[in-house]
Order: sequence, then structure tokens, then C-alpha cells
Amino acid sequence: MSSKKIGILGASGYTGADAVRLLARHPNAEIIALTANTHAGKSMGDVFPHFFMLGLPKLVEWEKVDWSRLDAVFCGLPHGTTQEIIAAVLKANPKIKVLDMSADFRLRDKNTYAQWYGHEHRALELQGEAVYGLTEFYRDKITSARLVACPGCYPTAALLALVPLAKAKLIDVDDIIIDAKSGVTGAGRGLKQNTLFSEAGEGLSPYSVGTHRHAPEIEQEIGVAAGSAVTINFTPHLIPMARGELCTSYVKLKGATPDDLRTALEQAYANEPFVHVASKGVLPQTQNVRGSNYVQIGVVADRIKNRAIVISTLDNLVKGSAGQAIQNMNLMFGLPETAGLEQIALFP
Ligand SMILES: NC(=O)C1=CN([C@@H]2O[C@H](COP(=O)(O)OP(=O)(O)OC[C@H]3O[C@@H](n4cnc5c(N)ncnc54)[C@H](OP(=O)(O)O)[C@@H]3O)[C@@H](O)[C@H]2O)C=CC1
Ligand SMILES: CC(=O)N[C@@H](CCC(=O)OP(=O)(O)O)C(=O)O
Repeated sequence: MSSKKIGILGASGYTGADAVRLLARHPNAEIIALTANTHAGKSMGDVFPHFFMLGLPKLVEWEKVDWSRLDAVFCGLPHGTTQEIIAAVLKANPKIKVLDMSADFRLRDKNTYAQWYGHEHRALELQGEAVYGLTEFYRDKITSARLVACPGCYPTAALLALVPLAKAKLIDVDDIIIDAKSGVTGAGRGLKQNTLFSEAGEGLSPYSVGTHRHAPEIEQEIGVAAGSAVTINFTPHLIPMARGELCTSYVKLKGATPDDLRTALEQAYANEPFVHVASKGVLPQTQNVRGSNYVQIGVVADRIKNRAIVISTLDNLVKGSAGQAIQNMNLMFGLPETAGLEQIALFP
């Protein structure tokens, strides 16, 4: 099969760069265009010296790309900036496949979007068209989609742990507490005071407590699984490491045991190439998935009667963004789903 011609919007950012890292070794992909904002005009090797061995196109402003030449575009732009740019790219090439890693097209309800993102959606038709890109649960829709809204890193980790349990009605969906921790790359490459080494390097900081915009995204998908609207508790934390994410979800059992939860997860993911349910007694840790597209999930009985703890971990730049986007691209082009994604975790 000939290679698919790929463009990456926001290639000077962390998700864009991880898409470059993975696509550069993908057997069916050819990187044709890379865009940036403040870094436009520079070579990729100037912005990311670890790409010294790759002959990559120069970073340009997105308006300078001839989108009609491309088969797919990955989008690693800040939320809010994506919707108009994707609308323009699709106008230039209505057949291009879009893998959006930002949050712009994930929420289905326009009012929920406006409430959490502070403005009316600026490409409502595309918001309606977008397919939520949690690969394991939307495979059929993704295969025939033009625009895939890849889930956020926290929602991917939380939903892979909780959706099968909500679907099987093994947990009380009105009593879910998700305690999440993310490495600092989760906040992007732009300079921010809270991600300076001196401020993030030796401490653990909760943020957006009770107000994080990933809560409605998680609620949307657990609601679909449960068949009813749900409200969850979600508390993210910034932890002193570069990449990796771990979600500890506290759940109330509904006539089930913790072993039943593990069995349900094992059944749900028995044929999934990237989701691994840990054996009883094995606890997921970020080191087990770092740099890889794998997710590890473990279940532990709580000491409190009728409760369990479900722990899930992934790499925010791989299964949490660029890797999942490539997994979805593989589906959209009828390629083997695992193509370019079988790296084993970088441990230690
Ligand atoms: N980091 C993560 O772990 C995850 C991030 N995401 C989402 O993916 C998206 C990208 O995140 P991330 O890579 O971390 O972000 P970065 O801040 O690292 O990169 C942002 C990229 O967008 C470009 N850019 C910024 N503003 C504009 C603009 N107005 N017009 C055109 N290009 C612009 C930047 O260019 P330049 O550098 O030249 O200024 C850069 O290439 C975000 O929506 C983020 O929330 C999703 C899952 C995980
Ligand atoms: C550590 C950190 O700051 N993480 C980011 C999550 C990154 C992400 O997935 O955000 P999107 O929904 O925009 O894709 C945050 O909490 O906003």
C-alpha cells in the first residue's frame, strides 16, 4: 500500500512532536507538512534537536500548506484555536481525514461546550459531525469518520477503566471519585510559571479542583455507557515527571465483588491490542507504559465494604494523544490498527 501523506498542525508542541516521532517510523505514513505559530520558519531539528536523523519539512504557518495534497492531518493546537483552522482545512480539502487531539470537538452538546469553554462553538456543523475517538468503544464509527475528536489524556485513562463497569452495571455511576495525576508535558511546551522546574520539580499540586473541563467529557461518556446522565468527582494533580498519567478511581459496587470488576474488564479488553488488565495483586504504575501506546488497569478491593479502587495508567503523549490519534488513523485508512504503535514501555 502506498504511504499516506500526513500534515501535523502544531508540530512544535509536545503532542505534535510525539506524532512526528511515531509517524516517522510508521510503515504507511509520509510526513509532508508541519505547522507552527511562533516557531514558523524554523527547521524541526532547531526546535527539537532529537529529530536530527529525520529529513523533515520546515515548520510553516498553517495558511501556507497546500492541504489538497494531503490524506490526513493531525491537530495539536490549543483548544479554542482548532475549530476555525480545521474548518478552513476541510474547506480546502473536504476529503482529508482529521485527527484532532485538542478538546474542540469532543463535547456533543453545544451548551455544555459553551458552558465549559466560555464561548459558543465556532464550527457547530463539524462539532455535530465529529466522532469521539476513544478507539476501543467507537471503532465502527471511527472507521468511516472524516473528523475524529480524540479524547483528552485524563478522559482516556478514566474511561478505559470505568466504561465497561458502567456498561455492565457493576458500579453505582452516581458515586465515582477520580483522583488523577499527570506529568508536566500534559500542560504543553509553552512557558508557564507552574511548570517551571523550580515550581513543579519537587512538589505535587492539585489544580482545577471541582472545575476541570475534562469532568464533562468523562461524564458524557460514562453517561452513554450507563444510559443515564451522571455527575462524577474529578481532581487532577500535577506531578514532578515529564510524561505519564495515573487515575485512581474510587467506586461503589452494585451487587458485585472487586473480582467481578476485574473479570468484566478482562472480558471487555480480551481482544484489545493496547489495553492490559493487570493480574490480581499487580498495581499499575506509569513506568509500565511510558513512551508506549499501552494502558494498564488494575482492580483492588477497598477496606470499606462494597467499594473498590480501579487504577489506570497511560502515557499522556501516546495513548493520551498522538498514539491514540494514530490508532484511529490506522482504522480510517484500513491499515492494521497497531501499525507504528507497538513500542514497549521505556522502563526504567
Ligand atoms: N500535552 C498533552 O499531554 C495533551 C494535550 N492535548 C491537547 O492537544 C493540544 C496540543 O497540546 P500540546 O502539544 O501539549 O500543546 P503545546 O503548547 O506544546 O503546542 C501547541 C502547538 O500549537 C501551536 N499554536 C499555538 N497557538 C497557535 C495559533 N493561534 N495558531 C496556530 N498554531 C498555534 C504552537 O506553535 P508554536 O510553538 O510555534 O507557538 C504549538 O505548535 C491541546 O489542545 C492540548 O490540550 C491532548 C491530550 C494530551
Ligand atoms: C498537566 C495538565 O495541565 N494537563 C492538561 C490536560 C491536557 C489535555 O489532555 O487537555 P485537552 O483536553 O485540551 O486535550 C490540563 O489539565 O489542562
